[in-house]
Amino acid sequence: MSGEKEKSTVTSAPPSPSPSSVAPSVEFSKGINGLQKVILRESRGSSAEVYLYGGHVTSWKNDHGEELLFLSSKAIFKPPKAIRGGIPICFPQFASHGTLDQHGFARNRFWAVDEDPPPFPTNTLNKAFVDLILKPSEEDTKIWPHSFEYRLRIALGPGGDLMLTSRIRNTNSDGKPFSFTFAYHTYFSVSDISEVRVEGLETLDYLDNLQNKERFTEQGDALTFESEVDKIYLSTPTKIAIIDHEKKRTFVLRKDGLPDAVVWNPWDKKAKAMADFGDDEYKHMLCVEAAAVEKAVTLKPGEEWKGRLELSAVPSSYCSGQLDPQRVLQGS
Ligand SMILES: O=P(O)(O)OC[C@H]1O[C@H](O)[C@H](O)[C@@H](O)[C@@H]1O
Repeated sequence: MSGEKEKSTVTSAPPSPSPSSVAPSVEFSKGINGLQKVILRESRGSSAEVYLYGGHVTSWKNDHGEELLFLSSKAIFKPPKAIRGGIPICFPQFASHGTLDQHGFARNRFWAVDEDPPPFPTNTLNKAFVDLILKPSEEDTKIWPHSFEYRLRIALGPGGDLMLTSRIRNTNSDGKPFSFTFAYHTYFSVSDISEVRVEGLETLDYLDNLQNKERFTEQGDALTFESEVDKIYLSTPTKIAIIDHEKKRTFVLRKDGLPDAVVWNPWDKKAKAMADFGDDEYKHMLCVEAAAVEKAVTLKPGEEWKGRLELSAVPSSYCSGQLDPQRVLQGS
């Protein structure tokens, strides 16, 4: 990754007091190429970084300081290119499912810190969090003729869980509804793609982007990877597990309001064709994206949609065959 050295500019007060050890903190600082970023830190040592450019999570570390998200060494931190890795937000269009540019425009707009968000139903006590907001510019309304408020809360729980909550409201004054598709395009860091399996998507129907979006049904075993994959699994369970045998780590993804899940790895040929992605980096990443793609979300003026993603990383001992996959998927 190139760019100027990161330097800290402002430190804000922690959002809530913690009785033990260091309180959670939220720090505003300058990241790569001087872009503004927010660093969330939790009392036990986990952390996350969020760029206001794209409302984009670029880092999520556990309490041992290990990076859990993949970020390309060739990522370009410069508009209008979206950052390659982390968690790009795809809105108001997923991929090429519409007339906008690939994945819509939220991932390459500058978001603002939302100083006064409407109350959240979820408990944020003991969490480090930041609220961001995106509203369309005049230019945006030329390509997507709608008025909206997109509020994004990114929170880090005391155990290091990363939570993203999106609230999108139709603020059209012309009485018109709008429809959108959406994805949290999460790039997980994995030791070696050939050592990874995904559980929770077996036997589901999917649309295969590599075969003209045709519909197929997945076989009954956990997914493993030996070539390019680009599939949209439909109406999936709310929990999906990504098991990294070599790292002995399992990511558990929980989602709400997002029925679909996209699984993507570009493999060697497509990796080489991407300017902002290293030739061999496909071996160390896997995208599993909580999404609403098959059925677009429609909002009437005044209506709000909520889509939530919760990520946790737990140690697993899959190599010794002790982990019951059902426990991963059904456990708390
Ligand atoms: O290169 P990007 O525009 O970031 O898209 C990267 C990938 O995103 C999703 O996973 C799509 O399903 C893929 O078809 C696409 O290649």
